Amino acid sequence: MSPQIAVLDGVTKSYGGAEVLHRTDLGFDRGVIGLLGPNGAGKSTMLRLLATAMPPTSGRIVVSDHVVTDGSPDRTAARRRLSYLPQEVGIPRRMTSFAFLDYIAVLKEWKDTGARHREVNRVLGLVGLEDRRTKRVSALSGGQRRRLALAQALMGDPDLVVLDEPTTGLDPEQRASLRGILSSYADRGAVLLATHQTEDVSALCDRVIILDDGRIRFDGSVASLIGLADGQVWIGSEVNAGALSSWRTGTGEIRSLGGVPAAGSRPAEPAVEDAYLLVRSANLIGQPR
Ligand SMILES: Nc1ncnc2c1ncn2[C@@H]1O[C@H](COP(=O)(O)OP(=O)(O)OP(=O)(O)O)[C@@H](O)[C@H]1O
Repeated sequence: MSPQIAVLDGVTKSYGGAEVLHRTDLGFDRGVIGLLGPNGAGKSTMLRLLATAMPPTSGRIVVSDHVVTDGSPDRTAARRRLSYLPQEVGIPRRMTSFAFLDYIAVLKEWKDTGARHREVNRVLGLVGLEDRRTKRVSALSGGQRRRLALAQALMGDPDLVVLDEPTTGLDPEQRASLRGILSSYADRGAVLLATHQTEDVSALCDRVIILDDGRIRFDGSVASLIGLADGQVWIGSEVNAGALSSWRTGTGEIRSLGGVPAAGSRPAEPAVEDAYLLVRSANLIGQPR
């Protein structure tokens, strides 16, 4: 079996004595992996550890065969093989889009100026900002700034792409275009994205991990996750008694998740969000997964 692109081996993380990521063992192969979980679950913490932005409290992390923990000099080599989009990126407002990406490329040690500029122009095109290349960051919209931040994470040919909520602030066209870009990266490496957008997971991901309270609650294919909600979603004129969630749809009917099917209701196709809510509710009432 070929080595995995990234591995978390018995990794924990504490902030000021509070453990927020409990002992975690995970491996990442090629493909798009979605990381779901409620606010504060530990998603960004896991991504920052993988991106070598901070060390774990204990355990071992390997990226592209380089051990990045234990103060290993391999960390620099690993950083050359990964790219990272944090949840918030501070971009100097007076820089132009081109100058910002060129600066990041210099930090990533692209020494050949011609090749570097070609790469900057390529990623500007990928995120649809080619006509904004000479605009200062201060003149970009919020969504355009987010796309610029994303462009720096798409530079080069990384083995591991780590993206923290990449679709936040993007309009529908840009989200669709990003899905195309990420799925093409997935042929070459591992793309790990934390998101609250369950539609992105169903549209894009080969694998989904649900993290809650610093523990992995689900790890499998999108189909197997959705399968957990088979027979649990109902459409009818009444709310299911004891439903986990319910709402009136655009057709005026009531869609219920879980509970006792109301008289006259019929089963409906579950979605990733239904299964996610069921996994979460099982955790909340203390059932094993
Ligand atoms: N630098 C820090 N110092 C102290 N506590 C932190 C720090 N960063 C995160 N935490 C805490 O660690 C826990 C996990 O936070 P994290 O940001 O990883 O969650 P998340 O799943 O990414 O949440 P969200 O969906 O809101 O972005 C939270 O309780 C948070 O308050």
